Amino acid sequence: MSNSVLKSPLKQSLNIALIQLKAGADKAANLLKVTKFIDSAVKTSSIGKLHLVVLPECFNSPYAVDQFRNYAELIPSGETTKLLSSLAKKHGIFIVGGSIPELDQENDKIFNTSLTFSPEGEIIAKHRKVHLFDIDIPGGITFKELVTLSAGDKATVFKLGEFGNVGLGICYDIRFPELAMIASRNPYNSFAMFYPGAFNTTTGPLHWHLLAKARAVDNEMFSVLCSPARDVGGNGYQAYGHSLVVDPYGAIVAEAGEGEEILFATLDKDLLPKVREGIPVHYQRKFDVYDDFVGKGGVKVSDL
Ligand SMILES: O=C(O)CCC(=O)C(=O)O
Repeated sequence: MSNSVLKSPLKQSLNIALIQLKAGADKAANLLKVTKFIDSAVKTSSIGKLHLVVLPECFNSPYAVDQFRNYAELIPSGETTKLLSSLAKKHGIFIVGGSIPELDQENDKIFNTSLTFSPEGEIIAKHRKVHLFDIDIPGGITFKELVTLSAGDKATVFKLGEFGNVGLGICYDIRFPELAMIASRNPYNSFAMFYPGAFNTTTGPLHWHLLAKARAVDNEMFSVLCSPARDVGGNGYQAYGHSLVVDPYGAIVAEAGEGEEILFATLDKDLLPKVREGIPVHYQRKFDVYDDFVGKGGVKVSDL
């Protein structure tokens, strides 16, 4: 396995900040808050030069089925896309832009969409949530994204500049191991999965940490989950908080509390090949026993 050291999918350690903020009904106020948090993350970084900032799911709107259409924007001409592009450029950082409700005017559809921006302010990835959050737990939570949202139809993997490849899913997408598996396997060989997500106070305690660790251990990659802050005293959707970074061993690198905060973490370039050398499941798959569906072109991956 010694070759794997040379082939580390993460070329340089990556310094990231997860912005755990609470969005309200006032969109302008939400965008101002995002701007201030990103400025502050860059200025106060406790881990040296920041390379990347992650935002939570639905950071410019309430997370509510009957509100998505009111807040939906065109991409790339909408105000949120323009703001994130300018912030990425101003600070010279990547921004994994959580998610926003996207209006597809031509087909009159709304998607839950995540954009990633390069340090030059260009959109380098666009993921439309593939698996819509449609659940009903008696005495717990009922949520039906399908009432107003349409589902994306592609996995998303992209090149994060010189650092290497990463995959991206939105919240409920984390429950479906396929997206992370696609990203981690050849030909993509990603070093991390990013999941802007808004679990809740019913499913958060049940599965948030478990799923982050499962995706990390299954694929021997980092998993990065960015949540909104809890809306203490509010009567809307209660996000779980606990934004989380898990390493390829499944160990927690950093974890937020429930309120608003900036969580800093470094993804260590030397750790991933070490994990894959020590426990080489990444190289021990038995494609003579089961199909390598990733390598055989049976996968739809977003080209942007
Ligand atoms: O899977 C869960 O428990 C929560 C998912 C969710 O909140 C979402 O997809 O937005």
